Amino acid sequence: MRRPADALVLLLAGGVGSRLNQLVETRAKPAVTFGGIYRIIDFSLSNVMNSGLTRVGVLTQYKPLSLMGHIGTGEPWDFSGRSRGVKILPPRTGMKDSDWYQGTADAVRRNVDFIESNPTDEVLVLSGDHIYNMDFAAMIEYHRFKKADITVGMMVVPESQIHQFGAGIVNEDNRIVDWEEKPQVPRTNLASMGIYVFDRKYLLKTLAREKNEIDFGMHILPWAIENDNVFAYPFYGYWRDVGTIQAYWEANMDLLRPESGISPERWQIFTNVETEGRRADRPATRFLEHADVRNSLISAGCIINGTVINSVLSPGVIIEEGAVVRDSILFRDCVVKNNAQLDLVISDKLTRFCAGCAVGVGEHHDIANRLYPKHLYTGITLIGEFARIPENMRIGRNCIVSCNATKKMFTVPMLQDGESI
Ligand SMILES: Nc1ncnc2c1ncn2[C@@H]1O[C@H](COP(=O)(O)OP(=O)(O)O[C@H]2O[C@H](CO)[C@@H](O)[C@H](O)[C@H]2O)[C@@H](O)[C@H]1O
Repeated sequence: MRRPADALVLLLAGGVGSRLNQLVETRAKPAVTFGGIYRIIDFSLSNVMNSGLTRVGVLTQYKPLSLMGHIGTGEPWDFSGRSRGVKILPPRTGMKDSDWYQGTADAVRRNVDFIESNPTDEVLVLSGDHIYNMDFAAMIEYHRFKKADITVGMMVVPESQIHQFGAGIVNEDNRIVDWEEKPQVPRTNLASMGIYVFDRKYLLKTLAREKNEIDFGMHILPWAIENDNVFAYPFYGYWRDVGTIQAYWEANMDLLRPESGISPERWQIFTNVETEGRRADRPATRFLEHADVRNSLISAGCIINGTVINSVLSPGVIIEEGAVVRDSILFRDCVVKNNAQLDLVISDKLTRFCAGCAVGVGEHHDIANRLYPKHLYTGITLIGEFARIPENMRIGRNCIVSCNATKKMFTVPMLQDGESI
C-alpha cells in the first residue's frame, strides 16, 4: 500500500492579506503572530508534520522576509533530513515588475518544475493562513478510495458566511456536482476550506491547459467539476480562515473558550520560538503584587502588575500598576504604562501605551483622515508596530493607529464597507 507520506505539499503563503491592515504592513499574513507564541502558518506546518508528510514547498510572494526567518530550515517541524525538507519557493516573476503571480493556480503553475522534481502520486495544496487541526493522511486515503482527480476539504459554515468561500453542492456520494466561488446568493452552506488533494498527473495536465485559468476556486474547480471526478472531503473540526481583523480577533479569543474546539494543547502545534532579534530565551513571566489576571494567555518574559482580562499576551509584554487590558491581543514587547486602559485592542509589537491613555474606549475618533477609506467596522482598535500612544490620550473604538516614516502617530477610523469619512 502506498504511504500518504508520498504526497508533496504546496503551502500557499503569498497572498497580500490586506484586510489585516497594519498587521501585514511589514510581513505576510501567515507570519502574523497568533495565540501569543505562534505564527499563523505554524498550524498548517504542524498539521503537515503530524500527518507524516515530509516534503513541503512554501510559495511566497508578498513580504516574505519574516516568514522565511520563521520557517528557517524547517527544523521545529522536523523537516530537515535526508529525505525530508521544506523549501521556500520565492516568486518566479517574468521580465516585468508587474509580472507577479496572478492567483493561486498561477502561483502553482509557475512552480511546476518543483512538482516535476518530486514524483509523488498526489499533491496537497494548502493555505498558510488557516487555524485548524486536520489529519491530511486520512484525507489522502479518502482521495485514493474515491479515485478522485481532485478532493476538496469542505465544511458546513453559517449561510451568512458562505459569500466568503467557494461553495459546493454534493450528491449522496460526496461528489461535487455544482460549484460557485464566493456566491452572493447562498444555495448551500458547504464551504471549501481551500485545501485540495490533486492527483499529480491530473494537476500537471490541468496547469498545462489554459494559462488564463489563474485561480483554483474561480477557474480550475468549476471546469474540473463539470468534466472530471471531484469529491468533497467533509471536515467537522475547528477551522478558521483568519483573513480579516474580526476573524483574527475571534480565533484568538476562541483560545480562551475551551468550548470553542480550538486546542493547541491537544493539537501539538510546533513553532520556531522567537525568530526576531533575540539570542537568549525569555525568562519566566513575573506577576507582581498588584497583578490581577483572568482568563488570559500570558507568554514567557512578561512582567504583570496590572489587570489583564480575556487577553492574549505575547512574550515580553509589560503591564504596569493600575493598567487594565481587556479583550485584547498584544504582540511581543508592548509596554502598557500606569493606569493606561486598553479595551478590544490588537497591538503589533513594540508599542508603548503611555500613562493614563485610554484606547478602544468611547465612540469617537481623535483624529480622522482618508488614508484607509474602506475597512470593515469591527469595534476593534488596531495599533501598528512601534506606535507610541501619548500620556492621557483617548483613542476611540474601531481606529487604526499607525506610525508614518517619521514615527509620528496618526489614527484612522476603520469604517463599514463602502462607507467613507
Ligand atoms: N499568488 C499567490 N502566491 C502564493 N500564495 C498565494 C497567492 N495568492 C494567494 N495566495 C495564498 O493562497 C491562499 C488562498 O488565497 P486567496 O485569497 O486567493 O483565496 P481566498 O481565501 O479568497 O479563497 C480560497 O480559500 C477559501 C478558503 O479560505 C475557499 O473557500 C475558496 O474557494 C478559495 O478560493 C491564501 O493563503 C493566500 O495567502
